[in-house]
Amino acid sequence: MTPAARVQAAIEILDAVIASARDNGPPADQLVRDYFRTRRYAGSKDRRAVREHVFAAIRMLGERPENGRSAMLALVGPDLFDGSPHGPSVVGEGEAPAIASYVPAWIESQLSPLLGERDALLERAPLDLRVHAIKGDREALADALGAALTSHSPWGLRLEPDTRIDDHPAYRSGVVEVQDEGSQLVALACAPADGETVLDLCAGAGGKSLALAAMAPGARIIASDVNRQRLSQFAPRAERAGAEIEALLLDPPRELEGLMDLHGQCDLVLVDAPCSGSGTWRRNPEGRWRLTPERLDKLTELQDRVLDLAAPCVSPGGRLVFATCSILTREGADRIDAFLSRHSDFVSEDALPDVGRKAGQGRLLTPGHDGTDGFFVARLRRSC
Ligand SMILES: C[S@@+](CC[C@H](N)C(=O)[O-])C[C@H]1O[C@@H](n2cnc3c(N)ncnc32)[C@H](O)[C@@H]1O
Repeated sequence: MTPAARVQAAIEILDAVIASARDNGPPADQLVRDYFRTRRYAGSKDRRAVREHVFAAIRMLGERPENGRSAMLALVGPDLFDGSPHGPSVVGEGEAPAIASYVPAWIESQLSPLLGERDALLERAPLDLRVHAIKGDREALADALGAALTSHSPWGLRLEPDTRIDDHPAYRSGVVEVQDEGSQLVALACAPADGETVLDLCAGAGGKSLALAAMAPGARIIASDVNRQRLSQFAPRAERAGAEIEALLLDPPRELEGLMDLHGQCDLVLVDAPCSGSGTWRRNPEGRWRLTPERLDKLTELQDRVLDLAAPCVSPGGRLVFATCSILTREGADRIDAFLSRHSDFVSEDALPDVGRKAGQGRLLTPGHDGTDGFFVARLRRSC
């Protein structure tokens, strides 16, 4: 493919990505794969170059652009819009490039004031691993893998972005799991202990449940979620890690019934709530094109709801940990303030005094300050 043909291919894929972001369709990665499935003439170098164009354009543009042409015009300038065969047509009069920005304009006022400089928000993220504390020796694995030790998590290793690990024996045998250091620190904030009953209420595919099980192998851990498909993904992961975790599928809107047996029973409830994912935009920059004010309103309502579902499950004197991978104040400090105003039997405590920065009644981790994904985490204790 000529350089101009690669630009045209990127334009076509970006048109699909823009439509998909607007209509809540498949992610950009999948759309890139689909595009090349029917275009066998493109060699591996072409595919890589086009893919890089697509993701560079997504990173450059915080606001969802009008179309792929305006996005690529912003990224590469007009020279390759040369009208050559398979290339993009010449730039028309009045046709303007999309405008570069970090985030959509409406989000600006919602960002945590702690965020500070923005570059790190969109830099390519490293691959972080969590070493299973009982199964593996962190230093020895760091040497073997050529990895650095993470700065805050006592189990973390850091590798270059896009490193492949799934074929490595340490991964296949469950000695290491792929997990961002921020997620590891959420588990650290939970401080589970052997003998405790632990509910991971929004367990998804169980990333944090596994971290909790590794920290406290003698704890009873229950992983619940409303999403059957996600919940079913963690069984093989738990087996690989040698962890025993009970799965509990909740049936919305009747989650309360499903949790009734656990009321007052849990020493620890983790609410890793559904959120905008704005803290992971460096991994998933296209998330900026998907979030809308309406969607954010719905998410904060859901966050309040899952916190209210969690509260009665906490035993007297037990802990409730709330986390979102978000850098938006409404999905962090504001949710805890609102929760505490509804539940006077809970008080906040500092879960991670040495990490991140204080944000309301919790802590905020950011890519720029902490080198992790963006996370808000707060720990509350129920009165006895
Ligand atoms: C941020 S994800 C969890 C990620 C997971 N904890 C991990 O570490 O991989 C949020 C999860 O909350 C789940 N969820 C949404 N509404 C819920 C509800 N009402 N009760 C329980 N889980 C819910 C979603 O299905 C999703 O899997």
